[in-house]
Amino acid sequence: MTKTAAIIGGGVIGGGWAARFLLMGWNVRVFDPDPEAERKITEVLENARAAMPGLSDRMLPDEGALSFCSSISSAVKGADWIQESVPERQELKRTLFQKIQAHCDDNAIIGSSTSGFMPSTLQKGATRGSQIVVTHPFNPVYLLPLVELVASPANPPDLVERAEETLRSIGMYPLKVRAEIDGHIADRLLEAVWREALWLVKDGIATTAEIDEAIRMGFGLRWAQMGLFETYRIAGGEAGMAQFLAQFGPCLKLPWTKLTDVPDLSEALIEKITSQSDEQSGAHSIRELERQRDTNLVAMMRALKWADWGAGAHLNIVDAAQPAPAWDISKPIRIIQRAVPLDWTDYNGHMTEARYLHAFAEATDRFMEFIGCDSDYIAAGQSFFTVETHIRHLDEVLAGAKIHIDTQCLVGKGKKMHLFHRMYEGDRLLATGEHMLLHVSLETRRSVLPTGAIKEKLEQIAQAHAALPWPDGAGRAVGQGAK
Ligand SMILES: NC(=O)C1=CN([C@@H]2O[C@H](COP(=O)(O)OP(=O)(O)OC[C@H]3O[C@@H](n4cnc5c(N)ncnc54)[C@H](O)[C@@H]3O)[C@@H](O)[C@H]2O)C=CC1
Ligand SMILES: C[N+](C)(C)CC(=O)CC(=O)[O-]
Repeated sequence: MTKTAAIIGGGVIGGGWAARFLLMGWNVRVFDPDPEAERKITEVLENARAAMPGLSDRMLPDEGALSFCSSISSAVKGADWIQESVPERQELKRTLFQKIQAHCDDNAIIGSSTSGFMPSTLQKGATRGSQIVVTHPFNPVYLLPLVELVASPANPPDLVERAEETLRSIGMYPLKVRAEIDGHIADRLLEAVWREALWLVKDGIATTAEIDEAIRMGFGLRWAQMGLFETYRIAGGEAGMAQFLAQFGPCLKLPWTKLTDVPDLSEALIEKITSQSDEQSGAHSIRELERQRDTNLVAMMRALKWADWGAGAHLNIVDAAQPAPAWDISKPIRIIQRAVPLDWTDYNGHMTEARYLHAFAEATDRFMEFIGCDSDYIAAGQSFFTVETHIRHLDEVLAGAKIHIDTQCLVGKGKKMHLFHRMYEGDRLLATGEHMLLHVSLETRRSVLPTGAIKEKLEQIAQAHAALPWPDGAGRAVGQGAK
């Protein structure tokens, strides 16, 4: 039977919870006295529908039903999970739990999104404190897996286990916090950075933008894939965490922070940290960790390039600043020169099939720009669409290899642009890609004749290339020549 979640408080976080439960197939009832709550949640849900299902490579369950309730009782009655996400005010939350417990099932789980209150604090005054746990999520709740699951001694272990299972079943990563503490784990870390940042702005050392650049161009990327301790283990070089502590331990006594209450780096603490770090990361050598870190960073930074944001936008600016090559059209044009990125390789240890098309598509894009079909031309309403592609995989190539693509224009007449790309590593022919494109109107989505400078440039190149030998493999069908 479809399960039901009641979301009490449908703001930033409640809206995110509603989206996650719904997209994971739960029915969701929302109670929020804000007359704007329905509009806000509907908008958040639209974003979540575009973003969350594509994170999975499997089909998510059918979306559940969303309803808005005019009372707490109608929202929580019979619900399997109740998620409280009202503002961070202790008394408000405590009063609400009493109202919720007057109507909800005894075996329902009540999770609180509180960023900092301990479960035992929230349980005070409740009818059944044992039913309430902290399930602290991270914004956006429908994308980020982390949820800190914090229990108090009043919570029976089987309820905590059920909570953990439920959170996993909606795709979250419940991190069980060993002991109650104000601010849990993650907000303690975030608060430290936040408090330092406030000082830096107040003291005029950095602007808000400069602080954000300091994070997103550098250590923020590292934290996303290895966290703090594994990153610093690598920073200790071959001697790992012990060396890191030896080198940077004394800095704890320097005025590097406004948060001056630091633990004494005693022998016992050093031993505790190094042995936990060994247990966490000791299965890999420092070199292996470095390679893994590099793979992760390349994949993440290339994803940011695609989004043209943060460190990725910076990389795009660096690329664009490269001088444009002077292309010679009397021979196939060397349209691409690049290295094979780490995230283009597969389980066979070489460039994966889809990336050949990726590289050839890049070559086509560059060729389009060369003849004048650039972003301004496309924004004005015309472009080319690829209608047929034939790729031959002739030899393998590994990550890091320098490749180039030479492009020959076989036909550039009327609406047709017929291109033949050859991909090489040095003199070694790796693959060919043959592509037929049609010039189109982006308004009608139909083919139309190109005019003006584009038509002239394309015809000029096609004429020059007509003098070249017809490429070996052009016009081939699949299987031709196979033994
Ligand atoms: N915003 C954030 O980054 C994060 C917030 N949290 C926690 O989530 C909780 C909610 O925070 P936000 O969503 O940011 O706040 P918010 O202000 O965006 O949303 C709170 C919602 O609760 C509603 N509300 C107020 N009184 C209510 C009541 N008596 N019954 C039902 N609904 C009521 C408000 O109308 C509002 O829509 C807080 O405990 C906060 O610490 C947790 C993780 C991240
Ligand atoms: C700022 N905050 C304390 C509300 C942050 C959180 O609780 C978690 C988050 O999403 O950063």
